[in-house]
Amino acid sequence: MLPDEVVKPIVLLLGEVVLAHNEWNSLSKIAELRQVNHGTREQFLNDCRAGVYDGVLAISRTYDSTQITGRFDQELVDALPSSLKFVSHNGAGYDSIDAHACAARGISVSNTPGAVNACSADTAMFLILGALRRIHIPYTALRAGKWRGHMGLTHEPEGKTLGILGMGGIGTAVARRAQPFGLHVQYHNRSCVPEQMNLTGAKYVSFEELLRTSDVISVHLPLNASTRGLISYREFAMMKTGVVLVNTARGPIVNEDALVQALEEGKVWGAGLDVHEWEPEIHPGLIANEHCVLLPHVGTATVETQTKMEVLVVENVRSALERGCLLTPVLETRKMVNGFGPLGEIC
Ligand SMILES: O=CC(=O)O
Repeated sequence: MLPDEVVKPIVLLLGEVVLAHNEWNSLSKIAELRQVNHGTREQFLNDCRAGVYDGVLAISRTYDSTQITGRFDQELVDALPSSLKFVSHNGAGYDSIDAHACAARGISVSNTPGAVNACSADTAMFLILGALRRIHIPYTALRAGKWRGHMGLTHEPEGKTLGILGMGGIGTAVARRAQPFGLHVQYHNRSCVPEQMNLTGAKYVSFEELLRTSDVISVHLPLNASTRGLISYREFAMMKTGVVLVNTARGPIVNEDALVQALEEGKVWGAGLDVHEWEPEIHPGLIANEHCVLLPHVGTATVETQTKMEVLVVENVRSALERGCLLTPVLETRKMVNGFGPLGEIC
């Protein structure tokens, strides 16, 4: 090596950059950029163990790259190179990463909070209105040459009670959108939002009260051990007959066998789902049920939001390279060592 030649840190991209090409390419001034955009988990694990990625300081990963590497679970985290200190994940939900395993290895993880709020909330509103109107029936009838089909009369939001499960950034954005439609908003969260921060004035209720008294329930929780299967047979039994259930968060929060039964019994009037328990597999009972509005996890699939997310992912990598800390670290790795990150950072 020449004496003045500087060794750049290595950044590994798992997946593709679709929109923020300029931002991503600009990192090449301060880092060597590498990419894995195909292959299998077995191959990735073997390459990690064979030292192919030794020297990688930061990984930038897309949601869809889980199809290549599988989850960043304990096995995968154990195989990652010892040089790795940062994972910048493109997505608000980071259930595809075992953040505790990363923290234990001194790897800091970031996600893209905030960037997704407006778009995800728009999707939830679309599904709330679509499920109330049982929109699937006239939508498909028209194209099948059957005009309105057997749609019957449906419902509108005015005067109904919307129960928001999870009043974080997305839940709050849903509340703000729902109020002009005449929906009365109540919510349940791990803890009550302090009054001065509760900009929507939504009422805090217990989980059970929310289930018992809401006409529409919209799920905005992260997926973790305590939310997996949170809405199942017992919870559907507590709900009002004729309730509408919307899930734009993560599929496994709702037990789909229980949802299908509740739909078939008429307990649930309609469901709007952007996420699915076994996605990309869709429960046959949901496909068969015309009272469901189904989307294939496209809640943030707009140019505007995907751009914001990709730019934030790159900004996290840049901050890691230049300042030794991520901009939007997830809670688990923020608290790593004595309340500080792996490099002692508070950004
Ligand atoms: O599902 C989308 C996200 O986690 O941002």
